[in-house]
Amino acid sequence: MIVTIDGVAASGKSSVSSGVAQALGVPYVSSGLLYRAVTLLGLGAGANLADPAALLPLLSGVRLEPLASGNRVWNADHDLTADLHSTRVDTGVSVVAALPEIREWVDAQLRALPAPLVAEGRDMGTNVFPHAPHKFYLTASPHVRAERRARERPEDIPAIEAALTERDRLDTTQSAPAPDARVIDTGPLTLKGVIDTILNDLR
Ligand SMILES: Nc1ncnc2c1ncn2[C@@H]1O[C@H](COP(=O)(O)OP(=O)(O)O)[C@@H](O)[C@H]1O
Ligand SMILES: Nc1ccn([C@H]2C[C@H](O)[C@@H](COP(=O)(O)OP(=O)(O)O)O2)c(=O)n1
Repeated sequence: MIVTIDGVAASGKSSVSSGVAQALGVPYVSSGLLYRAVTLLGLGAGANLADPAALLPLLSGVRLEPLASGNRVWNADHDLTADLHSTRVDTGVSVVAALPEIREWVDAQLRALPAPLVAEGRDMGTNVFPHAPHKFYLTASPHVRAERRARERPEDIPAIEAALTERDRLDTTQSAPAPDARVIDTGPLTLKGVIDTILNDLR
């Protein structure tokens, strides 16, 4: 069984997916971490982030470890995870995610993982796992999302909100909800409330 949980930036996808996956006793995968890893490695190599030919050779050692407590991304034996959520990576990642060659590489990593699993991102329900029987799409207003992110990072709320709104705009193409996804506005809910809504739907 595959459950897909897509949604806009900072809508709660990875926290919710982790909770749902732990309740189900299955792994979850954060596809955005792979786009972030490509961006981090591209920045580190001084590559043009819009040039797939410069990025693809950097990826041969990249591997996603889908731990239930939190996914990790490795480049050979180097753990990249702690560096994937910087402002620098946030700013570059949409350019990388727009490249069809990089999307193909990410999709191949994800489709190679054995089911059952919970997959989260933007296009899990539409493109990567279109036949998944259970699909969800998380939303919340930019302000609510910025307030939540501000609790994780020392930046002011208006700056985070502007950056999230810009990233939503750049990611629009791959971020449409699947027609058969249940859309959940997480704004009025607690994290547990969102997880329980999904678990109730699955039962
Ligand atoms: N009702 C809620 N639904 C989802 N996430 C919430 C909620 N309330 C607070 N959060 C918090 O919002 C933050 C952003 O969630 P995260 O899982 O990182 O989102 P995403 O994976 O979409 O970027 C987390 O710290 C999460 O705990
Ligand atoms: N399946 C996916 C997952 C992420 N992306 C892109 C779009 C996002 O700007 C980046 C980072 O995604 P991630 O889910 O880690 O970002 P947020 O946690 O929502 O801020 O990658 C994508 O295009 N397709």
